[in-house]
Amino acid sequence: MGEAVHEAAVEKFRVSVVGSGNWGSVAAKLVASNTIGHPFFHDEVRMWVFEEVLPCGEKLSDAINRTNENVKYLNGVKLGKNVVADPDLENAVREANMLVFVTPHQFMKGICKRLGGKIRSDAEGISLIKGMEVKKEGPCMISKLITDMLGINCCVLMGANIANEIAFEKFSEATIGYKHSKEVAQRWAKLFSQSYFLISAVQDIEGVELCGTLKNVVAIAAGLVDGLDMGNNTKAAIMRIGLREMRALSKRLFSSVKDSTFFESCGVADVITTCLGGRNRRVAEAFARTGGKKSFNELEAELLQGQKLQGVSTAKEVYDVLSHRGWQGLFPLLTTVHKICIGLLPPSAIVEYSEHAPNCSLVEGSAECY
Ligand SMILES: NC(=O)C1=CN([C@@H]2O[C@H](COP(=O)(O)OP(=O)(O)OC[C@H]3O[C@@H](n4cnc5c(N)ncnc54)[C@H](O)[C@@H]3O)[C@@H](O)[C@H]2O)C=CC1
Ligand SMILES: O=C(CO)COP(=O)(O)O
Repeated sequence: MGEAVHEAAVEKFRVSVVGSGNWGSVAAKLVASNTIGHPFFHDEVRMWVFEEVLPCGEKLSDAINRTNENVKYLNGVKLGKNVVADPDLENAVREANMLVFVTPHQFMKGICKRLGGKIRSDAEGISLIKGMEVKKEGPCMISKLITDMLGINCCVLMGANIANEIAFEKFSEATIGYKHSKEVAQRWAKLFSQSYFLISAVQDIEGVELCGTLKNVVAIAAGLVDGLDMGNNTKAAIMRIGLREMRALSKRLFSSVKDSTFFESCGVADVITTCLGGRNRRVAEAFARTGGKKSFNELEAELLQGQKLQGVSTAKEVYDVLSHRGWQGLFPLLTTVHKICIGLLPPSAIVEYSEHAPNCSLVEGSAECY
């Protein structure tokens, strides 16, 4: 008995990454450089790959294992020899007790359905996914979806984290959000931390996850003003108003959300970096330059080569939540982004949106609406 307890105590944590897109690949690289030779973690990091065949005829997972690079989603960056690409989802997670979820949010429900009953009962999860589901009862954050469908605890890691920059080890920060256990959050921080990737942990999982989710809608707004050549003052205004709406909506949805979370990397810093350099911004700029004539779907396929936007679907999900509660007028920026994305309003409406949400205007006094 005593021996069995001892054995259990020294079992090393085994990590799998569910997802292998642009950020998924960088996450695997970050984690793998920490697990190798570490006393608490198994060296190997398994990374689930949504299989596809490359134009040369080779399977993506084979190409990753042959070159140690994700040639499609993160070309030119070695992931670490201890990263093993695995196209079999169940096999990829079977032995892991630390599961990192990092896929575009729209695929997570299907993935959780496939994983139900297939993961270790002692597994812990962390979601790097920026997005939410909308159910009849209201919004369901992805970490909650994972907890509900897989029966595991799930933290989140969000922040000003443009993957291509972290891939080249440029300094950035991130925020872990946790619900109960600081110890588990610290274990995740140990897994991800690097001298160039500083992590803080806050006990506000909903606040952290809503920051990461809602800022993608603000980034669409920022891209629109870029496409309209409005200049820096306008973009700064969009960021400020966006951040204010993010905070107000988060607090309305979850009274536990803390103001201080919005000053962490997941808050203001992520708004800034995404509005300056993210994919949502880039595609929205192109959308405005075509005068809305090409759809976001077409532009996403043209510009991102398989990578996925989160902001357009999130704008719809947010709109569903707002309209269900009759809150559109309180959140003019979030509301207007959705209406522009679906062609109900022209891109220029992004700076005229008080007309479309009559209870509010851009001026500071509108904060009273919240
Ligand atoms: N790329 C970035 O700079 C950052 C992304 N994030 C977030 O991380 C999450 C994942 O983003 P990325 O890794 O960048 O992905 P990505 O945008 O590169 O998405 C493409 C991934 O989706 C997979 N995929 C395509 N169809 C699929 C399907 N039917 N089922 C399952 N997977 C499918 C592709 O194989 C590929 O791995 C998103 O929520 C994003 O907002 C967060 C921080 C930074
Ligand atoms: O979340 C991100 C940076 O933190 C990346 O944003 P995009 O998906 O707009 O590139």
